[in-house]
Amino acid sequence: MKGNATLTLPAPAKLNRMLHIVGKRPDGYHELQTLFQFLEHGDTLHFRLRDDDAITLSPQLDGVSAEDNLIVRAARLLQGTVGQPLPGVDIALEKRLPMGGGLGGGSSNAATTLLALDHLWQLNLDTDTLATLGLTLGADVPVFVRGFAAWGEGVGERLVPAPLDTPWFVVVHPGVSVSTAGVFGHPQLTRDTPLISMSRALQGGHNDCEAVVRRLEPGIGEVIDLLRQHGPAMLTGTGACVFCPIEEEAAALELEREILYGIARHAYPDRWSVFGARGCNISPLHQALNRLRVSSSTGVS
Ligand SMILES: C[C@](O)(CO)[C@H](O)COP(=O)(O)OP(=O)(O)OC[C@H]1O[C@@H](n2ccc(N)nc2=O)[C@H](O)[C@@H]1O
Ligand SMILES: Nc1ncnc2c1ncn2[C@@H]1O[C@H](COP(=O)(O)OP(=O)(O)OP(=O)(O)O)[C@@H](O)[C@H]1O
Repeated sequence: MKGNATLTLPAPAKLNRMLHIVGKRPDGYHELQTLFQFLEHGDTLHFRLRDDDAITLSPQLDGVSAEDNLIVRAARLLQGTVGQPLPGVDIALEKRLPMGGGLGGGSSNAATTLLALDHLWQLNLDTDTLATLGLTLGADVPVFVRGFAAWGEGVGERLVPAPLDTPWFVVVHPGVSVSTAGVFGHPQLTRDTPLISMSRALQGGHNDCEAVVRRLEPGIGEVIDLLRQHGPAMLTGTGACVFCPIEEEAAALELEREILYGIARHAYPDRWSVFGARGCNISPLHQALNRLRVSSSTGVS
């Protein structure tokens, strides 16, 4: 292990291209069928090994203590699992993903931390082990650890690769939030959507959370209605973000500009934010790790 070794890696967003709730487990968690895809947009994490065994994170996130931050929790979890002394690490987070937006930012941060420290600490744990560890931190961590666009079942931990189309997406955050537990606990949530096959889901699905989310936060419904004028817009996860697939980059960036302009001239609420990004079936995290492996095996950096 090289002293003060450093590593910078992305923590991309995910979208749920459809999300069906097909049952409820005895422990209260809901059984899902979902299609996960990554975006070429997200947070960036920088890691630097320390001379002592401390784990630090900067900057802190508003409303999340360091102890609760999924980055620190992932680092401690891995450190505790290995059972041998390991150097500490300073972690710097460049946060771009809105928190609680349904883009899986916290889960993605946790997965990037697990894979980065597995690399820096030279643990060579297998992906199944890292995904199982990740699942204890959040239901969405395994898909970010595995890094392929996937058909997800169970609580999203049973994953098989899904050959999704990769359009551009315009993603709007309505500037309001809904609690994931609040949506899943809502008496009017549909919980009995019939099981379907992945190939059927690839032809189009819906998000079962939409009706309840519209009721809880009508402002999110307004974003869905606006984006549906441009394409088959959908909520990701339990919201609050709404995405609209757009085939061509130029058209997606044009719609992004139109919405930004609407916000600037107060046609839309100024709490809205928007970005455009391409979808991808191999996570940008794994693309970066693959480049790292190639450059270290060829000596090219
Ligand atoms: C809806 C998705 O975004 C789809 O990708 C995820 O399944 C949500 O995953 P997450 O944000 O990591 O959610 P967690 O933090 O694990 O769960 C928050 C709360 O939502 C409820 N919950 C969550 C996931 C699930 N499949 N069933 C549930 O009932 C539980 O009450 C849980 O206490
Ligand atoms: N590093 C982190 N980044 C973001 N949120 C974090 C982090 N660590 C802990 N959290 C907590 O996790 C909560 C959910 O954050 P996240 O951004 O993952 O939500 P989300 O995009 O709705 O996720 P999902 O789609 O999995 O429901 C936050 O409100 C915050 O309290």
